[in-house]
Amino acid sequence: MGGMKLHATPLSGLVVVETKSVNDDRGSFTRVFCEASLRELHPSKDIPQVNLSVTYQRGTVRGMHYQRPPAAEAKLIRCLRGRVFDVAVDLRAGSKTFLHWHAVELDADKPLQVFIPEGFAHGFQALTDNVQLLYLHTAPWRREHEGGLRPDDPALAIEWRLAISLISDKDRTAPLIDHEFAGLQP
Ligand SMILES: Cc1cn([C@H]2C[C@H](O)[C@@H](COP(=O)(O)OP(=O)(O)O[C@H]3O[C@H](C)C(=O)[C@H](O)[C@H]3O)O2)c(=O)[nH]c1=O
Repeated sequence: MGGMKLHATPLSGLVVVETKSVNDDRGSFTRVFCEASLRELHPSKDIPQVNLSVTYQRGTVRGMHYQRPPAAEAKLIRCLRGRVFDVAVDLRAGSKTFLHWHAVELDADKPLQVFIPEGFAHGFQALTDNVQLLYLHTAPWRREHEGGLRPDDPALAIEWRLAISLISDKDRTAPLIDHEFAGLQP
């Protein structure tokens, strides 16, 4: 995969992508994405949207967000500054790992990215101040199809590394998972 190594995780489809950097006395050069690489991870090869998120304060949590069909999206995420505890939750209806979560530490100084397929909620906690995350999305954002879960939902029991220092009102007031929550259809 263009010098990239894929590492499976306990959640099928959630993949850690290890990139290769070429380093010399000027610095480094890294291929973050190429069409051929995405094809190994995802049927469509389009990246209609790229987002950059900046988070000022260590301990802040953003998430847990997902997009419902027909705006379901996969996303490739890389940390460009600082370190984050990046969490994906399997919301795929009928999945053997439904509501299970898996975390990857992403560090601007390490060559790891995470590929999160459709049907997952995503969130992260800043482990340092001033983190920056780059997101490559396989579908454009649609506010009307966006869903969210509480990062502190006991039904998920996500073991955040730090006490949550800051969270948006939207995330704080997201719905808790109840017995009617059926997850996301493909
Ligand atoms: C995602 C998105 C948001 N927005 C607007 C909506 C709000 O007015 C503002 C901030 O959105 P939000 O508070 O949802 O930002 P985050 O909490 O960082 O959410 C993101 O971070 C979590 C962890 C993710 O995985 C998603 O990519 C994304 O939901 O940007 C846009 O204009 N375009 C977009 O693509």
